[in-house]
Amino acid sequence: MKKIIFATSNEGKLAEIKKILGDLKVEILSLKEANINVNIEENGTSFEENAIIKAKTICDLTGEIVFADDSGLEVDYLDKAPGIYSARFLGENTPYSVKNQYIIDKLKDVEENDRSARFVCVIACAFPDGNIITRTGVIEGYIAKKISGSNGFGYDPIFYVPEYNCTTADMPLELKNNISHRGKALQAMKEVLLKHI
Ligand SMILES: O=c1[nH]c(=O)c2ncn([C@@H]3O[C@H](COP(=O)(O)OP(=O)(O)OP(=O)(O)O)[C@@H](O)[C@H]3O)c2[nH]1
Ligand SMILES: [Mg+2]
Repeated sequence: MKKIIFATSNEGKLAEIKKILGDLKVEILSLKEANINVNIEENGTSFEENAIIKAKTICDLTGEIVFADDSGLEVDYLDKAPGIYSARFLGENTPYSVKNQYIIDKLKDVEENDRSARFVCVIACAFPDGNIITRTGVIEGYIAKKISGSNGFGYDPIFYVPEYNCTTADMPLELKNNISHRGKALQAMKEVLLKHI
């Protein structure tokens, strides 16, 4: 079976990715599963640049087809912060309970209309011949008034989706994957991949 490395160290992403790509006839290996232990500096200035940096670094190292995901939360009231710094926001090792409460506190007196936010995800695929393809997915929502839900990861407990009247952490994973930034970007990438392998 064809093998693809997914250049991520984020277990939350990985669980979603494996579900979304589960019906492809390819083996998806995380960095850990491929025994790759490198520190990739995400010094790009956009989701797209960072996704390409991650995919290309591991593709150059292994000669395999490599996927990478760069994603984050943009809060309009905070000038689109944390954005590409979502993982590093308030410090890489700060628990999300603290990061999420910080954002909720910042928006304490902010009305519904000004609480808009979105998750953005760029998936990059690097091929050993040097070809690189990217696909982007976005889900629009609002910053919730309080933390809610225990599914998902990261900022999910504060990302409220009005169509479902709950946060992405309140949703079963199947539903989140159907409507999420990552789900949309990966579905689009799936179609590209089917033409290449
Ligand atoms: O609640 C969330 N639900 C999501 O669906 C989601 N997608 C992204 N994020 C946030 O954005 C960072 C990505 O940063 P990021 O792309 O650099 O990934 P990462 O550093 O965690 O792992 P890696 O893939 O780089 O190894 C993550 O850590 C999270 O804080 C999410 N939060
Ligand atoms: Mg990262």
